[in-house]
Amino acid sequence: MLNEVWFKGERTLVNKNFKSGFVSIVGRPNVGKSTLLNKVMGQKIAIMSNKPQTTRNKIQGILTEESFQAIFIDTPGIHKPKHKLGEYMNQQATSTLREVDAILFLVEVDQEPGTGDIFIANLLKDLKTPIILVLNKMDLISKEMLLVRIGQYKDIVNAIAFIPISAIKGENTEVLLDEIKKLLPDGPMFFSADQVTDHPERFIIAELVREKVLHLTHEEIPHSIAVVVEHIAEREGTDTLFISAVIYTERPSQKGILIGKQGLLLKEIGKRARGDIERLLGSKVYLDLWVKVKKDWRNHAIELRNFGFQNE
Ligand SMILES: Nc1nc2c(ncn2[C@@H]2O[C@H](COP(=O)(O)OP(=O)(O)OP(=O)(O)O)[C@@H](O)[C@H]2O)c(=O)[nH]1
Repeated sequence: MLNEVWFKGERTLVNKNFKSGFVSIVGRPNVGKSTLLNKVMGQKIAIMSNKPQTTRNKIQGILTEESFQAIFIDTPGIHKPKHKLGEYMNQQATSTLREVDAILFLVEVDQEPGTGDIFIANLLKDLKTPIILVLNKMDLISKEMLLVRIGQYKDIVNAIAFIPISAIKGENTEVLLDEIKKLLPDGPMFFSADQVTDHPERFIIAELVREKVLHLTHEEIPHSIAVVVEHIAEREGTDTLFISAVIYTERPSQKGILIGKQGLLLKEIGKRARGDIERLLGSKVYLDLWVKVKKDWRNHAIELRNFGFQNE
């Protein structure tokens, strides 16, 4: 049964009992929030790595099925801020929580609830938004241990459901989706059915480049870089897209490391990023990568704004 609704000035047909709403994913850095989002979406929207604080912006994944549309907001991991960028990231994570229809609080089930988890549990305590506690990485522990962990979390989180999953393997993610669906109110399609994210391609391309840097570098480098895509243009007479992007570092020494001996590291970053970008855009890509130094950019409000980290 279809119903006619008006949305953004246009008439749209939706299922009579169509549900739609916003779902925030919160949790300590590195618990698997981006992995879960990508698994649920069936494609790569958020970047993943084994280094904490990979996610810096709110990233939305829009999942549309016949009876519902869920808009996921993948927040930067909440942590004790050490600099302005850290404060921005925490603010991004908490500001959305009041406005959403459901919160997925992700924890790592192979570890005891730690101070970071308890910090977040306290942050959520007074919210009216329903919470689903998602115990991720169940592939790493036994059933017995899982039950113990659920018990421990029941003591500290007032959730309406406690669902163990393995985001990486997709185990139990369907059960989680069913639970999310129950929390969505009746509503229209906020985005067209074929739209999977509200982020412009430029942003996702920059994130894919950043992901490769995270995978291929160590220590201070991963968190001292920002990537800006400067041009995306079709190459005349070819089916190739020309994309140029700059990786900004904080110090000249980091620039040297990123470029590597005879430019080898930068070449490898470019090669890996190009593969992902081609899959994202469904087109051949020529990726022109540069490394530039912007001294101490993480502590400068203006630089943060230039790199797109601004509070709404
Ligand atoms: N064993 C196992 N590892 C997982 C699972 N889900 C995620 N991981 C791993 O955990 C690490 C962190 O995953 P991310 O998805 O980047 O974590 P995040 O919470 O988005 O991290 P931030 O962006 O730092 O907030 C990666 O190495 C993942 O492969 C899981 O279900 N099982």
